[in-house]
Amino acid sequence: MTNPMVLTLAWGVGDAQPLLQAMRDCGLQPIVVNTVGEAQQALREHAIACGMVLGPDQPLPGASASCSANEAGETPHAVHWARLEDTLSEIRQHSALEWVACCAPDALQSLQLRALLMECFFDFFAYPPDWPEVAQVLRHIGKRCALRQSLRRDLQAAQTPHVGIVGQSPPIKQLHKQLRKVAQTDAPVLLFGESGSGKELAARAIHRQSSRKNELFVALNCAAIAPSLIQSELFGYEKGAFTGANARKQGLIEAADGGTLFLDEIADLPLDLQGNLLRFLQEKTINRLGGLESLSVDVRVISASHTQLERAVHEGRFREDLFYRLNVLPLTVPALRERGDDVLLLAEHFLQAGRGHRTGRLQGFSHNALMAMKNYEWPGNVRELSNRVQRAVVMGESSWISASDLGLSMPERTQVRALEQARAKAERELLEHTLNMAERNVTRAARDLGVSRMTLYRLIDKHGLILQE
Ligand SMILES: Nc1ncnc2c1ncn2[C@@H]1O[C@H](COP(=O)(O)OP(=O)(O)OP(=O)(O)O)[C@@H](O)[C@H]1O
Repeated sequence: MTNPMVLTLAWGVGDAQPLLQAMRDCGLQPIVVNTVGEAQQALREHAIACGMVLGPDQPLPGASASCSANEAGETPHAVHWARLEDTLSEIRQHSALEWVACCAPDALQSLQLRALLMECFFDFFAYPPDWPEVAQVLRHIGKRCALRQSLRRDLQAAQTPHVGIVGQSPPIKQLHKQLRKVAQTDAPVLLFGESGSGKELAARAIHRQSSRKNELFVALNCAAIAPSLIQSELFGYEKGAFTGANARKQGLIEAADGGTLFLDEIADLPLDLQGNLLRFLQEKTINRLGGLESLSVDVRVISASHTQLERAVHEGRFREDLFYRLNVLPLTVPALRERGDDVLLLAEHFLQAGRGHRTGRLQGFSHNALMAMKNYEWPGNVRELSNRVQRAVVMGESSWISASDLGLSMPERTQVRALEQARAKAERELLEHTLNMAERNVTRAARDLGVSRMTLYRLIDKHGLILQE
């Protein structure tokens, strides 16, 4: 394994040479920088694994042994370290390095320094540090940094640039392929998938990859609008068509002329309007409400449903002829729980998107957050993940987002499994012990345990015990 390169900022340390030698002796390669410019250059030229700040190791001028405060209540150490904050945040704009600090023990009395250490550093040591321990922490950080970089690389690779669908699991790759194919035709597409799984995003991806991409994509959620209003929303109306129709209104179908109309929750389209939609799909013309003129419109229709439409057809809630008209190219958007590690790529994607809303520093997800996300079932799919990450970014207080910031408990399944394993182990030990006490006599052992011989045989079988009767 190569020695990790450590970007080392000598921040007012007296003689840095012995400290740098101690780092080298522990297998680290310190790359010493003094300014933000030098740090940027080092980051460009070397594969830096982590950062180290060597703070003052001697009492600072003006500081008594007990670290006296100035009029503003700041100790010389606090004043000295506070200047570092700006330097660090400038370096951070160019890299997501994690940092470790070395500081004088008395400096730790400063409230400001402690706050800075909590906010900006992965770990800290007081002089004289235990160098092998420091080296271990820096190596650990280097590994985490490499992992994060690979996650970001995968995230970039997983984003189809112009369609915005993040993911690289086999079901998502398959969906990408299908979306590209259906984008080449004008036939109606019917998207199935659980709520929040990305059906609208998939519909937009079809539009963006189709020859209609320079025209409008118009979306209507049939479940989100009062049934009495859907008719006028979709087909528009003429002036005077009903009380309150003071001017002609263009409907969404007309507005989407040349483009794509996305009808979400199509199962909620009222029965009487299903006939109108069918007529439009067959004849490619519409009549505004109260209008006599038939208008030709060229619109591609993509519809979506989170329920099985066949059941609605079977129950007489959805017209069978319309179902067949819409269901020319059926596609299913997979649930998030079927997409393996995509959940982590998506979480990172939403974290990057939400970063701007956070005032404090944000490093990423803690290990327990990653585990909790992987183990959760995500009933609300990608929308739920996006909401949980956004909330954690805004409300979380530490620089690492934890499982509880996401409102998730630690993987229950792991806990349950651990409990089951502990129970099985205890059961096996008790059986072994009792059988030994009974000199492997099943009748006696069963009596001692208070179970029937049959039960004991079953348990012996379950744990693969040997009787030697
Ligand atoms: N693969 C993905 N990559 C990035 N963002 C996604 C992905 N899938 C879904 N999203 C985001 O998740 C949210 C929900 O997606 P969308 O509205 O497309 O789901 P839906 O299946 O249409 O939901 P509903 O059934 O409730 O209408 C949106 O903000 C969308 O941008």
